[in-house]
Amino acid sequence: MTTTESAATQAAPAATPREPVLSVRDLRVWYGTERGPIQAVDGVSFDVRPGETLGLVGESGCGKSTLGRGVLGLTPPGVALDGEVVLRSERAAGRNLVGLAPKELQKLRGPELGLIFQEPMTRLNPLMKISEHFEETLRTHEKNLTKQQIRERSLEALRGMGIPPSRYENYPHEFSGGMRQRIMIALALVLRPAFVVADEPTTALDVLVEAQIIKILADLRKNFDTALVLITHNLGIVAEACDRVAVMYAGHIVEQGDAREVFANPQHPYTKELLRSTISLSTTGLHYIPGSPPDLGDPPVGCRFHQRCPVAMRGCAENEPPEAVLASGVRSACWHQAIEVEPSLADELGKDGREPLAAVKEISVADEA
Ligand SMILES: Nc1ncnc2c1ncn2[C@@H]1O[C@H](COP(=O)(O)OP(=O)(O)OP(=O)(O)O)[C@@H](O)[C@H]1O
Repeated sequence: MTTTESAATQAAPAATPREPVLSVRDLRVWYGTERGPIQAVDGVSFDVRPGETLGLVGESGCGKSTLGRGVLGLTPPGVALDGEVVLRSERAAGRNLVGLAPKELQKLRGPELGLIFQEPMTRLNPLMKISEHFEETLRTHEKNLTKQQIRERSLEALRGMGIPPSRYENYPHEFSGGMRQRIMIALALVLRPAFVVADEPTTALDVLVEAQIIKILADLRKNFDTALVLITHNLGIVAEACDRVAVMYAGHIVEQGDAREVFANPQHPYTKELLRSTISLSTTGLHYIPGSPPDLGDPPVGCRFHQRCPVAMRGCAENEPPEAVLASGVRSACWHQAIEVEPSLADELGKDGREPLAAVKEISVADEA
């Protein structure tokens, strides 16, 4: 995807931000299936800085989990990966994780790369006490710790999650679902990883526990400078807990930027539709996006959203949009913003390329009648 930048962004860069701990560039992930490859992630690029939370949102099946696992090198066998995932942590030292030997990657998982899953019960061993889980995790990655140090680190992590030290010798089944999830998070964070992916960490929980966990995650990343990618269906959580947001559609990131800016002033038509679909107290009727996301085994040419886009132009059906960088720093992969930033790009859409696509459809239906 090409990028076009607004003059305002080039002329007046903001205060120098910290170097990203993770930089993903042009990442592609394919599943091999009997009916051909499914390109679940297709040319995705983003950065995450230390202590920052990036919310990853989008409809079911758009590739969020595949992206999260692809970044960590945790895709199942038979999956092809291409692109760059540069991790600037102590041990990874700026290496590209794509193509790294599985053994090398394994060494980084835990101490530098963490994953928080949705179902804690499937990850905790019912026959092991919580203390044993922590001992195993810490001993695997930090071999020189004494028993006392392990205990101190574990209790500190548990306390941060609101689990009292008196529960250290309990078994997983003695905790509620919300507590188990907090224990899982404590287990992922006890190693103080530089970068963590949390894939729908609160989906199975009630709203109060969800709010508590999100608050704890926010505190911890501040305390330990952990960079976090939070995958969620809940846009409220993103608005509440994320610094930045990336909106995915059909394997692409279509918009990304400061979360408050994107929520207050969405640019990409898909983001606008997604935000309109969210139920709020002021909602008087349910809004949904007509149609369904494209088949990732055979995605449409041009903009992948054009068939469902209320403002699609003729040219959108044939030309993949470049990524426009707006003055606010928000990036949007839409022809409308691209032309706004760089008017000469309109030429690439050709003659009649800016005519509304809906009108074109109506004409062709009328012609057939
Ligand atoms: N193991 C697999 N084999 C083949 N295709 C897969 C596999 N896992 C996922 N896919 C396909 O890849 C695409 C992206 O799936 P993914 O689970 O990453 O989406 P998602 O946005 O996380 O969805 P959800 O929000 O429902 O979890 C979908 O089309 C899905 O059908």
